[in-house]
Amino acid sequence: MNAPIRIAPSILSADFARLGEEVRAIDEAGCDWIHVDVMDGHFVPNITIGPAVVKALRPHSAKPFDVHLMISPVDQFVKDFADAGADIISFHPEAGPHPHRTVQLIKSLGKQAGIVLNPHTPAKMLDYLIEDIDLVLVMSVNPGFGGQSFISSQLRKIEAIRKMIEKTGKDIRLEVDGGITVETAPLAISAGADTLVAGTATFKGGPSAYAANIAALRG
Ligand SMILES: O=C(CO)[C@@H](O)[C@H](O)COP(=O)(O)O
Ligand SMILES: [Fe+2]
Repeated sequence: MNAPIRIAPSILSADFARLGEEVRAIDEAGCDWIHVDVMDGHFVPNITIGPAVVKALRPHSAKPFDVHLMISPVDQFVKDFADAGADIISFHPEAGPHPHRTVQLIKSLGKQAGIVLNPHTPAKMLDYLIEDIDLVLVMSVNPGFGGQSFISSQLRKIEAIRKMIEKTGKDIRLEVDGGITVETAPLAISAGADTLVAGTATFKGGPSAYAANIAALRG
């Protein structure tokens, strides 16, 4: 595993009244991807943003928009997010009804497809999907909110998925999301993660701290 570590700040922890400026600020601070958490108040107990906001933010950065869908069902909204400017579209297989069909739909729109595994979802859920996707996202908190603590049992899962990815021989990113800090980032990286989502840890201290916060997470 030689991929450089990528940092994807979750804009869930940004100032929502100044989202465009916040996206520009994390871009200039050296992030790799912009992580967008989409929640529907049904699949997860929180409501955030939809395709209109993604479209409005798109001109503020040329970096990849990493859209994490926490919505159920998924398929009817995939094209809206693709058209809005998402580059990577990830979804939870439990959100159904047909995860492989959803992967095919995302790919047919020319976007990268990711599968997200909740803390209780086994790595085995990737069987018959992994070879057709571009990214696996391991949730190290239960989805729905920023600012939660890292669940360390997920390190075992990250290790197992790194082995699964190596077996495919394909270039599949392994992203970890939830409770990433300067303390937990090295644990996730050692277990095999190559991409870290960080909301609280990126946005703490305000815009003047973003560059140092992002650099600290890279280790
Ligand atoms: O998907 C989610 C939460 O459901 C995440 O992307 C969080 O927004 C990450 O926030 P921190 O744990 O880094 O504060
Ligand atoms: Fe997320």
